[in-house]
Amino acid sequence: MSSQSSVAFIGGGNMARSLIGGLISRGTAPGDIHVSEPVDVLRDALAADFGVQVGADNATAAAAAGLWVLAVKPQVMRAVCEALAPLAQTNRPLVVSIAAGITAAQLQRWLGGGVAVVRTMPNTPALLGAGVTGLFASDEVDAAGRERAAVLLSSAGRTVWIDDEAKMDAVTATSGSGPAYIFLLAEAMEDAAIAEGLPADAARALVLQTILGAARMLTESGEPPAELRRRVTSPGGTTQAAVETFEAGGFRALVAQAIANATERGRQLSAAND
Ligand SMILES: NC(=O)C1=CN([C@@H]2O[C@H](COP(=O)(O)OP(=O)(O)OC[C@H]3O[C@@H](n4cnc5c(N)ncnc54)[C@H](OP(=O)(O)O)[C@@H]3O)[C@@H](O)[C@H]2O)C=CC1
Ligand SMILES: O=C(O)[C@@H]1CCC=N1
Repeated sequence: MSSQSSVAFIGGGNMARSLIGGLISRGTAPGDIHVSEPVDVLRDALAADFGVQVGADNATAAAAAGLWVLAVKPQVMRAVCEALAPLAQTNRPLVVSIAAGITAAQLQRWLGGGVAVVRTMPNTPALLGAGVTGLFASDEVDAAGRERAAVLLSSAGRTVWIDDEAKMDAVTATSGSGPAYIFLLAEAMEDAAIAEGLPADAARALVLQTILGAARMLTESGEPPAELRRRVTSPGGTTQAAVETFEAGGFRALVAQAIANATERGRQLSAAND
C-alpha cells in the first residue's frame, strides 16, 4: 500500500546503501523504506542489515512510496524512468535523483513531464552521516518538496543548495568523486612511507590518523587551509621540502585538471545517455 511518508530506493547499490544506512541511524523506520534491486545478494544484505522492505520490481517499490530516490547508474536511468512514467503521472511522487550527469530536464521528460524532480549529488561518507550533498530543485518542486529532499539528504550529512543546475557537474567532480581523491592520496602516502622503511601497519596508522586529524582541523579550527599549512611549515624544514616538491610537480594544476575532466565527464554522461 502506498504511504506518502515512505521512501522507495530504485537501485540498491553502493550509494543507496550509504543513504539507507544514514536514514536508519537517524530514526527512519525500516518498514518505511522500500528498495528495488535486481541483484539478490545486495537485496538480501539490505534486508538483513537494515530490516528494510526489498524486492526486484521497481514499480512495486515505487508504488509504495511518495518519495522516490533514483539510485541507478546514469546508463540505465532513461529505461528505469520510462518504465516508471505511468506511475509517476498517476501518483505524482517527489523524485530525487542521485545520478551523475543526468539533468532534471531529462528526468522530467523520461517520467512524462510535470513531476517534481530534485537532482542531487551525495557522497559515500553518507554511510557515516559525514557526507555532503549538493541539491538542485526543478521548478515543479514546492517549498515542502525542497524541505523533504533536504531532510532526506541531511541524514547523510551536510546539504548545499545549488541554484544553477549547470554547476551540478562541478559539484559531482568536487564532492561526489572527492572522497576517491583523498583515498588516492592515502594510498600514495602509505606506499611512500613503506618505501622509506616503515612497517606497513605503522605506515597505515600514521597516514589514516594524519588525514583524520587534518580533516578535523580543517572543519573545526575555522582557519583557512593555507593558514593551517603555513603553521606546519617551518622555514627551511621538512614540510617546506615536501611542499616545494608538490608545487614544482604541478600539484595544483593537476588537481584543477582532474576536477575539470571529472566535470566534463558529467556533461558527457548526460549526452551519452539521453
Ligand atoms: N558511488 C558514489 O560514490 C556515488 C554515486 N552516485 C550515483 O549514484 C548512482 C548509483 O551509483 P552506485 O551506487 O555507485 O552504483 P551501483 O552499481 O553500486 O548501484 C546501482 C544498483 O542499481 C542496480 N540496477 C541496475 N539496473 C537496475 C534497474 N533497471 N532497476 C533497479 N536497479 C538497477 C545495479 O545492479 P547491477 O549491478 O546488476 O547493474 C546496482 O546494484 C549513480 O547514478 C552514480 O552516479 C552519486 C554520488 C556518489
Ligand atoms: O564516479 C562516478 O561517476 C560517481 C559519481 C560521483 C562518485 N561516483
